[in-house]
Amino acid sequence: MPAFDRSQGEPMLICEKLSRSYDEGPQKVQVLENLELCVRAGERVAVVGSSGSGKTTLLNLLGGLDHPSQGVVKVAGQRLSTLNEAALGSFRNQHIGFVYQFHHLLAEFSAEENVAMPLIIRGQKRAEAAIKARKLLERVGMGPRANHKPGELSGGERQRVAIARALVTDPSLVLMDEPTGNLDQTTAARILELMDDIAREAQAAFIVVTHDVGLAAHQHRVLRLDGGKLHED
Ligand SMILES: Nc1ncnc2c1ncn2[C@@H]1O[C@H](COP(=O)(O)OP(=O)(O)OP(=O)(O)O)[C@@H](O)[C@H]1O
Repeated sequence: MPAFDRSQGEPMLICEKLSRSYDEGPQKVQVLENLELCVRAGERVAVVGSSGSGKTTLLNLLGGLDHPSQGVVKVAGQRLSTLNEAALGSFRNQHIGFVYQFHHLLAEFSAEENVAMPLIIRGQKRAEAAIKARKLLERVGMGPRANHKPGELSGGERQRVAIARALVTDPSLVLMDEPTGNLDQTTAARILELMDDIAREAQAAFIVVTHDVGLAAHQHRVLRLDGGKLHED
């Protein structure tokens, strides 16, 4: 895998002529068509768009969870289409953090164990992973609830654990789908601050899909997905 220097303000994410259509239904649906996108290390970009415009489809392609019909996605210099499923899994673990609309936390594990999991999968020692997980949980205001399981937490608390889990691996690219949807204003503001800090400290690129005008306005750029392409808002 090519080495990637985050400090140089290099493009962290590149999409070229990215297209995705669905052919399975009664008629072909062209969701993305020749979409172009370049996001630099340390840059935070909001993606807005009406329901059905293809925001989730785009996030799934950027994270390598789905394959484009045509075109290129490059993350930290790596073309995703050249990786097989196993290599893609490990690339995702190394480089990409996801915050989904629904948190996808593991019910039988504590908040701390959930956050430590990506590090343990990566081969880090449990004790080290636990320390790092605890630090991230503290940064999202969840330190006091670190030993609780997801079922014992509120929606907003689970969301914060999911955010900590996405950031614990020091990802190159963070993909977020309505990350502050369940949060009150004060907690949402704290998460925004954390995103700022992580983008700056770690030179990570953020793509934030949201309907929240305040959250979108807080990012460096706002792009609107419409007609299969991204437009400056
Ligand atoms: N597996 C599929 N087969 C056929 N069509 C699909 C499939 N998945 C998504 N679509 C269609 O692709 C379009 C984009 O869907 P997508 O979920 O990406 O939109 P979205 O912008 O995230 O919407 P929302 O804001 O409502 O979540 C929709 O018209 C949807 O019906």
